[in-house]
Amino acid sequence: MSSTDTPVLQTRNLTRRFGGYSAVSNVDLTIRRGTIHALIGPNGAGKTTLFNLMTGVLPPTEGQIIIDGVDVSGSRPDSIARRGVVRTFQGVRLFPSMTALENVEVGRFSRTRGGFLTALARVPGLATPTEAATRRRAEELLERVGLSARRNVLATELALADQRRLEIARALAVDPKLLLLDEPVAGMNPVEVQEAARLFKSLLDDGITILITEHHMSLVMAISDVISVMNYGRKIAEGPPEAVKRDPEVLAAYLGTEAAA
Ligand SMILES: Nc1ncnc2c1ncn2[C@@H]1O[C@H](COP(=O)(O)OP(=O)(O)OP(=O)(O)O)[C@@H](O)[C@H]1O
Repeated sequence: MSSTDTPVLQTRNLTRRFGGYSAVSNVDLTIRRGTIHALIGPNGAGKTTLFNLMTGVLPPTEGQIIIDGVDVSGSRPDSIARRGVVRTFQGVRLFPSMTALENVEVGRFSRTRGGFLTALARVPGLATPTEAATRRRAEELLERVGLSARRNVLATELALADQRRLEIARALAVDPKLLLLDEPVAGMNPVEVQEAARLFKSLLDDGITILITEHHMSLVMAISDVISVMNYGRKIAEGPPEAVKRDPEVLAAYLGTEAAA
């Protein structure tokens, strides 16, 4: 089904209600292959709910989610991950008592073997060819995100920015075609944000498409090809950064003249 023209992910009329409240309302999104697409909006706009819908954590109330031309609405998270849509989380969710390398190996095992518990059980005694290949790939991924030197450090002992890199390496271990980054630079200093921006852009060269939610506006403006803006569950604007930051509805709803300057 997939060709270079088929969007990597589309939502059509996507709606999620909690009781009578519409957290996401009739959202149509098209994520084009090979782009960095940002999803922004004020707190409570519905961005996290949209991520949860796209990754199968929540079923839609109405509407469709289409990955590579296939309607996956209502599919479970593992099935969506197998189709190449993988996310990181707003708060870091690593295994604290495992090293950086082991965290990536677990991500890889959960793709190549019989699931998560097997993965956890197998990590200490690496022996078979599959396990050796898993280790090699995990090492490559740590190199990819600039964490090779810290491979044997426990996840909890890494600085926040390195934990975020590690989360990305673990997500890459699942071989995503669409990587969803949920506030990936929150709490980083300006130098770390710049390094993260370089890493995100470099992932495009690996054939990965990125959907990012972030409150860090200068990062969003610098790296995004397309920005979709949400407010009260609805998509209120969409376009390249230059157009979005001049959109009067966006300015009124969210950015404010100061932030957009
Ligand atoms: N499980 C739930 N039950 C009830 N209401 C919910 C639930 N999840 C989200 N909401 C509501 O839906 C709205 C959208 O929330 P959501 O977390 O998607 O916003 P957001 O744009 O991600 O915000 P933030 O930028 O603060 O992360 C909010 O009003 C929230 O209170």
